Amino acid sequence: MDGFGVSYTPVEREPYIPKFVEVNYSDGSNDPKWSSSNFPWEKKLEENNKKVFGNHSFRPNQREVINATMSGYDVFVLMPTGGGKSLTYQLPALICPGITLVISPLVSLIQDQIMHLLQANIPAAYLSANMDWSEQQEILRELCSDYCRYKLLYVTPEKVAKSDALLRNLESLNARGMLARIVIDEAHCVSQWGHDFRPDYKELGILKKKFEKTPVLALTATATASVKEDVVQALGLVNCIIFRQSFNRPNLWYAVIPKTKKCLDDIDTFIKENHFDECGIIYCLSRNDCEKVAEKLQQCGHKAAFYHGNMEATQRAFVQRQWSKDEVNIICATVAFGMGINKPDVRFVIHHSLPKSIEGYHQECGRAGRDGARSSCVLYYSYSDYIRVKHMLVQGQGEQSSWTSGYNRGNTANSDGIFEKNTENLLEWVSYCENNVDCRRFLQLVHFGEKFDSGNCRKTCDNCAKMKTLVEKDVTVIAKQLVELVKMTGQKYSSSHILEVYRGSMSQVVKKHRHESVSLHGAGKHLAKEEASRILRHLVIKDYLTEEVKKSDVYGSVSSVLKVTTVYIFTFSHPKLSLRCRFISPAKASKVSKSDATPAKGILQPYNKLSPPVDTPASAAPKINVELSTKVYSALRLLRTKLVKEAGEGCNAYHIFANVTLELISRSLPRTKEELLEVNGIGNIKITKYGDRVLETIAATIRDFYSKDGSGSSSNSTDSGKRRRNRATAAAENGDGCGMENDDDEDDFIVRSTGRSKKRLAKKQQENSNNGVGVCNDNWNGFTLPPQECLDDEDLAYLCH
Ligand SMILES: Nc1ncnc2c1ncn2[C@@H]1O[C@H](COP(=O)(O)OP(=O)(O)OP(=O)(O)O)[C@@H](O)[C@H]1O
Repeated sequence: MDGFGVSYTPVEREPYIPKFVEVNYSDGSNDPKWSSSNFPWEKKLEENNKKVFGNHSFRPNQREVINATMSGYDVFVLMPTGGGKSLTYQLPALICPGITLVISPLVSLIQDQIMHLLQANIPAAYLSANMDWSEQQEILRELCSDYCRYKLLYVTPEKVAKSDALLRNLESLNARGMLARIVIDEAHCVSQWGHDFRPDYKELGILKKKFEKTPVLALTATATASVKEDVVQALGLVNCIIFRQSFNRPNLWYAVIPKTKKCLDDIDTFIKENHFDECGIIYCLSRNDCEKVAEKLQQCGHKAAFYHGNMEATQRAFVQRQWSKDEVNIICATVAFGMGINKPDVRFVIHHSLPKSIEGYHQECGRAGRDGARSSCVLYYSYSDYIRVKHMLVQGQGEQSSWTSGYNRGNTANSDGIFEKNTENLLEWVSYCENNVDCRRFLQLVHFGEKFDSGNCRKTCDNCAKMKTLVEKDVTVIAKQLVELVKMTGQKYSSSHILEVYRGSMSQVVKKHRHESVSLHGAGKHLAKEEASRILRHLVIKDYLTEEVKKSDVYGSVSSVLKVTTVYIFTFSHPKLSLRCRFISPAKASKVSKSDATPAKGILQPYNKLSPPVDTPASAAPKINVELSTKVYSALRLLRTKLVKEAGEGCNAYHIFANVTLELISRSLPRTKEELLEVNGIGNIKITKYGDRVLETIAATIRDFYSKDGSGSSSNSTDSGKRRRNRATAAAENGDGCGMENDDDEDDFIVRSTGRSKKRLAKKQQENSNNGVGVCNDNWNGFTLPPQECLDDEDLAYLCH
């Protein structure tokens, strides 16, 4: 026995042997039972969701998942990034007796979650091998207590795989009926087809074996059918309810932009025009690229830093901390900067180079806009990047560890067919980039087995935003000629050389190899370069041709030659083979102008345009005074910075208030705690901790805003302010008591202040006149505005409500 009354004997662990289990799946998403409000815990659920987590409602599938797991079933949840998976186990953990065990892949992720929970006064702890043993012992001791205060215990999969002490404690908890639920977060790490495979996740099957009756909740934001099957099998979830929802992220804007030599200038312009001073990630292929891109952006005046696997762990942690605390706003990183990024206000994810697969891309883009506000995902693509990536694949060693861990886990180029699978993924991915026709959302979602009507994209991807007319052409003859040409020239030349010969170039290189004399020289001279190149790449994507990559002996650079594949040999000569490609009609297509290539300003609205987050229905968005709201927002951010400092190490701005929450506060300008509680994202705990200071900050900013010139406008009395007064005066003269013009002026939100405000104001004026206080005659927005000194905080808040 150890000091906690728990047995010392080693835990029996069977080695992981994959075996197929028959799984009885049921689809929870379409079962109305789970959305019912008749569960006995309903009231507690509603109350705690609002009071503790500050959420005004549940997001899709949250209530359903909670009801299913609280009913004791094993549940598998596929929910997109930022969909709100954490609530589906944190809320049950809070209201169920006992402890919820959460397995999460990274200590940084765990720490982030714990910080969120502690901010909401929910007792939680974690155990990791890096902690002092005494610290671990203290936690284990608490677990043994019958009055254990923790509601959630987080551990890494390694801890479950290696720590007998932990398993013994779990057994003890279970025996005492205190192991409420087992949660496997980022469950796709179980599958070697997933892009974040973690061998220790495979060992988690032990949990279901040992704690057969304890419900398991597995969650992921990425899963194809094969990954899902792998996960369910490895975890042994024999009777499993699956909740799956659309992986579409409507607030993300997607674009693929041709990568030119000016790529870094393009990135600089893009950020300045659309996201200046906002938070973003730029994914690069190599550490060298990360450093180069960061340096260039710094020169252009951005607060940028780099992050890659070759940096010291402490240096990496320092950069990530700086970024999390908004001290730098752009991070140029390899995919080593991956899981564990929980920052909700990432406004853009730029891929400077090709990501490894559609799945990886979806996951990386998913780091943008977790708070639901509009964000951009821009990929700079060149075919030569594909060659680079393919070379890394062949070599089986990327310049970054996560590349190889995601791609080539066996450390040999062809273990278990993984190399083939990775090559297939890469080709599918190139096909996505080359496609300048179909909806990007459609293309991504199809990969996850989801049907998406591209009409619902609403021009939020570059392809849908283009004014285009498509023509479909039969390209069989051209395709056959191109393959023939590759064969004729001995399968020794690159795609650009083949294209030159096919289009009849008489360049020195063509002549040097005497290719002007092959019979197909110039056979494609009627084709535009883009068109010919699209057909050739189509042949690569369809695996009729392959790019064989090698490192050049002379310069060490990567080059590639086209070869004919066996797929071609077996299928291409079939007389009925027909290959078709869609092209943008040259007559109607608008040129790929800058506005196509760069998400249009009209489409992308940076913060100061106050675009509502997804949890706010557009119709509910109030009319606001943008100038005042922006000032309040800045003041609240300053306050938050102070609060973060006071909270100490490990606390980031978003643990206290997400930007979206501050945005909502600065729109609605609450003046009492009750009104503050009405803001989505604010629960009772936050009110108790920070309510007074938030309200003081709002009141002070409003006071300052109106004290500048008495016009209700900022210091440099703007034309719009004058216009407003004139308009109001005119309206008053016309006998329009409201003094409102029915136009779209944003400032009108003040004019549209509630009847309540007007009544209060009238009452105040009455009181003032009764008290002999002078009423100034600045007739503003249809009612008489008292002089500044007559305005108290309450009035100001009412005016702006
Ligand atoms: N019902 C809700 N109403 C409003 N906001 C919510 C709700 N549920 C979750 N959120 C917020 O959404 C954001 C994302 O939630 P969460 O971190 O749980 O997402 P996730 O699905 O776990 O994402 P990831 O895959 O990145 O881990 C958080 O800021 C959270 O507070």
